[in-house]
Amino acid sequence: MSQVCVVHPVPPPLPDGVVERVRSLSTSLVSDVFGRWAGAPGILPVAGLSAGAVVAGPALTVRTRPGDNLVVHAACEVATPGDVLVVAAGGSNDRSILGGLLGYYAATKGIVGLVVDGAVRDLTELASFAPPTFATGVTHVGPYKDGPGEIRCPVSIGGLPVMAGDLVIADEDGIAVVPYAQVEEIVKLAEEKGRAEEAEHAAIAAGTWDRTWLEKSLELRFL
Ligand SMILES: O=C([O-])CC(=O)C(=O)O
Ligand SMILES: [Mg+2]
Repeated sequence: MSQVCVVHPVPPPLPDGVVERVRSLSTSLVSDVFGRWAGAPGILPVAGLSAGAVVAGPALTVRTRPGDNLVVHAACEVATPGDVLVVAAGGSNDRSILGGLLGYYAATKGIVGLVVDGAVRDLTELASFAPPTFATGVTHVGPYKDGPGEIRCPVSIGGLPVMAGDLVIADEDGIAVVPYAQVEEIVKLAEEKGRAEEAEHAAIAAGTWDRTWLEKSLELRFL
C-alpha cells in the first residue's frame, strides 16, 4: 500500500531583492543581529560550496524518518526554482538521506541549496552536479525509501525551528534561518553590521582599532 505524504500550501514569496542582498552578507552577520540565535548547530558544508559563496533562498521544508528519503524525492517534484531544500532527518548519521543522483535531480529543478539534518553520500558527484550541500555528516550507507514524511511543514534542524518560506542563509560557517515575518528587519540590520565591520577592518589595517573597551573589561596580571 502506498504512503500518504501531506504537502502543505506554497508559502508567500520572500520580499523582492532580499535573496540577492543576503548573498553579499554572511551567516555570522545575520545571526549576530538576530540575537546570535539563528543557527542550526552541527550542519556544515560538505560539498559544492565555493570559497566565499553564500547560498540563500526560501526554505522548502521536508520532515522525514531518519535514514529514509522517499519524501525527499517527492519534495523535488514540488520545488520552485530558487528554493533551498531543508530536510529534517533527525540528525542521524547512520544512513545518508541523499547522494549524487538526487542532488543532481534537485539542481535540475532549480533548487539552490541542500540542507540536511542528517548525512549525505557521493561527495564527488554532489560537488560536481548538485547545489551546495550542507549536512551533519557523510556515510556511504544508503537510505530507505519507505516514508513516512511531510512536505512544507514546520521542521526542526539541529533544534532550530524552520517554516516553509523562511529565509535560509548558508555559507562556510553553517546555516542561519530568519523567520519570514522578520526578514526585512534582520537583513537591514545585518547590512548595517556589515558596514560597521568594514569600518573596523579598515581601522585594524590603519592600526587605529579601538581597544579601550578591553582595558575596561580585563586587568592583565603579568607574571
Ligand atoms: O540511493 C539514494 O537514494 C541516495 C543516493 O545515493 C543518490 O541519490 O545518489
Ligand atoms: Mg548515489
